[in-house]
Amino acid sequence: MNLNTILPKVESLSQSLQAALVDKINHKTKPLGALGQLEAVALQVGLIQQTLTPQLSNPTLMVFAGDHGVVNAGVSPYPQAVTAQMVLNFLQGGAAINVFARQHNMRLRVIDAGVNHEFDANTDLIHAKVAAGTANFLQEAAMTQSQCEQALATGASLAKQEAAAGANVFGFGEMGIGNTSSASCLMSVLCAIPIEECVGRGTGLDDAGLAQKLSVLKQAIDFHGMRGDNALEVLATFGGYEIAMMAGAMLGAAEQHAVLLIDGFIATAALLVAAQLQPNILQYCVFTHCSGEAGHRRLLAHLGATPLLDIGLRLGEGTGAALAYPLVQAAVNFLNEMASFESAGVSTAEAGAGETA
Ligand SMILES: Cc1cc2ncn([C@H]3O[C@H](COP(=O)(O)O)[C@@H](O)[C@H]3O)c2cc1C
Ligand SMILES: O=C(O)c1cccnc1
Repeated sequence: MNLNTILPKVESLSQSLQAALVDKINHKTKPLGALGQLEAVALQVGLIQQTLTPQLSNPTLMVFAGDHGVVNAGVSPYPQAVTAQMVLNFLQGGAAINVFARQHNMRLRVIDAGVNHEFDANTDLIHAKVAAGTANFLQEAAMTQSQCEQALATGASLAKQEAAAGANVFGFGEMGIGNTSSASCLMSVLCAIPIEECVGRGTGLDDAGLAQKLSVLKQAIDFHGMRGDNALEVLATFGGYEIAMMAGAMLGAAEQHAVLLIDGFIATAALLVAAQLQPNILQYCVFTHCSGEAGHRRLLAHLGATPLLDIGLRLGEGTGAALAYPLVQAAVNFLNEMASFESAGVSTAEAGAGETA
């Protein structure tokens, strides 16, 4: 498989409407800049859609699930079986992401990217299993290069199908016991940041558990002795199938000029891989929140990202993306619906007033 033919191409956004969008935002009946980050989001969505009147349609949350061989080394307080159990919970509508998706009228798509369980064929699940969980990256690469490419290509194609069905805004979520370990290694190697600064408690490790996780991940990074200049190799070594498929879906959605709602630590690690492959993808991303997982703040800073929310979420599943979606709607709505100083007959600031001498 030639990667260049399977990987989406993400184009740089034309800035031709930048001045007109800024002008439109600045003429709304509010002090300059008073809607804060919503103004940046309004500008960004206008540029992504190349219009002064953007519209959000069929908001879709894609939740990818996969298992991780490294859980055998004791890096999570929860057993691997929870991944499959939570997938069934998603399908029954009982998980946090189901609640928030319903609250905000977002479509939910649940994808088996590589869970170590055979699900019934006749469920709402999208069956895209690459393998029944990754290998333990403490001893060998998590997946082969061709499995990694399959996951990326499948993710891209699934996102493009959703875009063809009318979605122009996507949130990405994941479920995979052990995947904070995977994400920490991806961050450490791809950003050249010591693993100590990339590791956190995940689902709630105590101090001893955190020390064990750090020791396992240090050992794995030393074992593979890898540089961060080949994102695909790093992804195949430390990745999960859900992370790889999510990275592919992010690329596919950006190729279609969709708005990408980036969730927590794991989703941002998937984006890190995608951004190394296609740096323009960052122009399409709204960073929805800063996770409570240690490492996420640093990872966001590495990407130059300013998250919308900082409320101590540390769940994944795409919950931060779902929770922040109304803020993106608010950004689009104020751009489309707010009166301007001229249309409402409101006086603008007096020339020179407020200027500091
Ligand atoms: C019941 C339950 C529901 C979850 N939903 C998301 N995660 C989150 O926790 C996992 C990562 O943490 P670690 O690396 O510590 O295993 C991922 O599955 C992630 O999505 C969950 C975890 C649990 C236990
Ligand atoms: O930030 C996240 O995505 C996260 C943090 C802890 C556990 N699961 C997910």
